Amino acid sequence: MSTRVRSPTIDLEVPAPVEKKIRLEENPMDESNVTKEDTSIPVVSGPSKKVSKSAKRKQKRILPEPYSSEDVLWRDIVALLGDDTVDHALQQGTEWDSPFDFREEVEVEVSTLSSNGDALARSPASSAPWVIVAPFALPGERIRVRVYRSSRLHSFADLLEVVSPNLDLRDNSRARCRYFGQCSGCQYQMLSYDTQLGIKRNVVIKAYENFSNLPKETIPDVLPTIASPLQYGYRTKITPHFEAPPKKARKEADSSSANSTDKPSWLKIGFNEIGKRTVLDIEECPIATPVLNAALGPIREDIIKNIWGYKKGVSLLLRDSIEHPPSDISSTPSPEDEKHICITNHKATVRERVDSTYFEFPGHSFFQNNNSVLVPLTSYVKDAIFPSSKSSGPTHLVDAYCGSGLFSLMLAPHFDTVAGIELSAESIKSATANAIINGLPQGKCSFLAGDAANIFSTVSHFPPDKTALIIDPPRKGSDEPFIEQLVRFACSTVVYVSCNVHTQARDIGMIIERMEQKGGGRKYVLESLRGFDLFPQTAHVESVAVLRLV
Ligand SMILES: C[S@@+](CC[C@H](N)C(=O)[O-])C[C@H]1O[C@@H](n2cnc3c(N)ncnc32)[C@H](O)[C@@H]1O
Repeated sequence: MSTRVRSPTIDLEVPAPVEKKIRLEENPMDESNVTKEDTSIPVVSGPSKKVSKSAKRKQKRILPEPYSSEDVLWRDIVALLGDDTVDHALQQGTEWDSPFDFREEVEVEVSTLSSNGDALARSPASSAPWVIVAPFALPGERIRVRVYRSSRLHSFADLLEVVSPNLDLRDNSRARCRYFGQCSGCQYQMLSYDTQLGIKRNVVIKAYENFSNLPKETIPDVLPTIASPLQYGYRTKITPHFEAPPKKARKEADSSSANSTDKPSWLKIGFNEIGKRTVLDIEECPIATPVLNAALGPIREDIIKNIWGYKKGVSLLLRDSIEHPPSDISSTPSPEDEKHICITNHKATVRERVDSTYFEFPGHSFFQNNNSVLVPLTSYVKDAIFPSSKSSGPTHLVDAYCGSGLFSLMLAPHFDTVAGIELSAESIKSATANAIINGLPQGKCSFLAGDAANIFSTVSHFPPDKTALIIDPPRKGSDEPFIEQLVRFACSTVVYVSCNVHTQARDIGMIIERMEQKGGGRKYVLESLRGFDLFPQTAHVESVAVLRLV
């Protein structure tokens, strides 16, 4: 597969810059900034320095893992600079020679957004072809940034100031979070929700152009991104973290009479600060559910009170859960009648309802983090399997990477038989229990713990032309053994749900290619592609691809 393919820039109108300055919180030269890794490729001034620095430099020249976020960024950088420019730099061997010093400040104009949500700007015309990657800025904006790390034909920079904002896109008053611009969690709070959905559609388009290896004419028009019913207050799980007291602080505390209920200034309980390895102190997270926000204050107070007892840093778990199991599973209570609580114990049972289906799973297990979009998502998958144009649909469902049984149980009423597989034995236990709790007929759903590829030997009696397969793997995607067996099994419909559209594009391309090679005249057609917004205000997009065997 070619490593460099042109991709379109984000399809946003870039109006003439408006001369109005917006100041962002400037990063002070504080402790947190010093901890930032200086992996820049410095411009070296003297020969004695040059030896050790060039040795260091060589170590940093690591090409990105294919399909990693660095690789995704690299394709965006190539698209922005152009193939010829990149080829020239590669031939000259100048692709690692950053024109910027560590901490150099520069003013640039943003051209486009990367698929990871960062702004991409060419370096000023006078310097070498190079791209600046900075957070929280938009196409058409002039920004002042400070470089903190350089890589191959690009440098990462902190955003210091939006010198001329793109007021067609940006409205800072939209941001509901007081930490927006410092926290690494959200990228898009300054944008309208429609713009966010449009950007995510473009991410899906670019992913299939860059990573699927499919001829352009076989990739369908990407459908508009499906919105999340909740755009704030949707996250049912957050994991803020904090460090244990540093030695110096411990010594000082031992010798002082400071009130132990005061929060020490070094203690930060929250999420990663953008572009740094430090934690940002967070008292609320507007994308998390109200229940989690209500619980965060008392949890923080408890940590502050007991902080000197911590020997190691801790990653907290806050999970939104229905308080009590339903007394009568056959009647669906109204949301107001179902009290929610915050679960913090990794082993405790979390309870969620999706429409009338009820799920239980341990706190540490995987479950989708935006409950509000799960009815649209699972209904969409069902409708893809049973298009209204077909009179008779599949009777058997295989749910690969099934977790606690979300797709299996939501879709079970439409199938005679359902088989799920999942690596986590605990999730399989939950899926099996959830089938019973929801009153599904015994024997209708079976769940197996193991690698996804093992499912094909257990469903060899399923009629392939009457079988639908759902694939919902982790970010790294599926693998060759699974795809090889999928192609051999050749079921009528495959619905691939993914939180990483880049590995999804790779896998879909591979499934189609292998089927063409080995299918004896049958082939998979990529019937539809669309993003689902499971993570509003962030750059993440869930993608659903539908393959039909013809
Ligand atoms: C994105 S989650 C999807 C879970 C489920 N479909 C849902 O929506 O709740 C991916 C799941 O794949 C599981 N997993 C990871 N590697 C796997 C493998 N090699 N075989 C089977 N399952 C795997 C993880 O434990 C996780 O539960």
